[in-house]
Amino acid sequence: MTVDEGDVRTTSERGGPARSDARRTHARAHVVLPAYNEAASLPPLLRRLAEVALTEQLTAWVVDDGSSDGTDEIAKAGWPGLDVRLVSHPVNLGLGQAVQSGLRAVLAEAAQEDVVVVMDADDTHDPELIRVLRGEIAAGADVVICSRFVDGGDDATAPPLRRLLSRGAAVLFRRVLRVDGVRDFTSGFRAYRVSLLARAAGHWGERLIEERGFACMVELLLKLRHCRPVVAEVPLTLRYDRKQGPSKIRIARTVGQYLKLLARDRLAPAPYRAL
Ligand SMILES: Nc1nc2c(ncn2[C@@H]2O[C@H](COP(=O)(O)OP(=O)(O)O[C@H]3O[C@H](CO)[C@@H](O)[C@H](O)[C@@H]3O)[C@@H](O)[C@H]2O)c(=O)[nH]1
Repeated sequence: MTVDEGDVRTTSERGGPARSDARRTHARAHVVLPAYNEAASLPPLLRRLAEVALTEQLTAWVVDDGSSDGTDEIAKAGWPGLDVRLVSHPVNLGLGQAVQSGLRAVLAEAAQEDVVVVMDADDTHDPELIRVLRGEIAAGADVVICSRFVDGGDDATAPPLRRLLSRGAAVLFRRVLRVDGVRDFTSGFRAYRVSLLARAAGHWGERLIEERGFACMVELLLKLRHCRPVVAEVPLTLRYDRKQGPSKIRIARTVGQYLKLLARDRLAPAPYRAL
């Protein structure tokens, strides 16, 4: 099924808007995995997800973003105990557009009571936390962020420059944006209520995520603000010690994207301003 103007494909044949299905007894967690050249990291991550799927209803959505290392083949390989779907970009469109394609594919078939989890595909995020995320959503949160910057959170295994970028961004965004409940604005491990995302997607349409790079994580929080979500954070221990190969983040480019996003948000006329 084509989900986005012919250049994005998903293995799912089912479609239609987000629906509420009375026959389903448990909400499902749809785990979106934006992946660019993650063929080495995906197998251990999918195995960990399969363990969680023993007790949780899970679907993994690998968004292969024009990888050249066979990431798509890994997703298609067949993972016992785990429902794995593949969304493909023929060329690399960047993290933001990969997340957008994953969310659109999920919204096309998820039930309103389901949960969307977005996490890195490089095996630095622990899928066990999905249970905690679902618990927070069940307790009333609309968005739950796995945070390096709350008590119990830890990014000590990441290189110093990467830690500096994340901390600097967190301080800047906290000062300027002041989104209630958010300390870690750039974490790529989060859960969202499907009903909240469906409402935001209805409002923003194609413009839900315009960023191509890592600034998409901040952009999405800003775009959700008009829905007045309840945001919670839970501690994240980043497992950078499991990372294969270098980070794909370009630090100077990402700082530029963060600053542009802030400026755009400040200068945009209402009703386009997210704040
Ligand atoms: N689809 C797609 N995915 C991408 C792209 N670039 C990066 N990714 C995916 O984004 C995830 C994170 O990318 P890394 O290169 O591994 O970055 P990191 O240093 O581990 O990122 C850390 O810091 C970021 C900023 O604070 C966090 O957003 C991220 O969650 C993590 O903690 C991985 O799953 C990677 O495949 C891209 O162009 N396209």
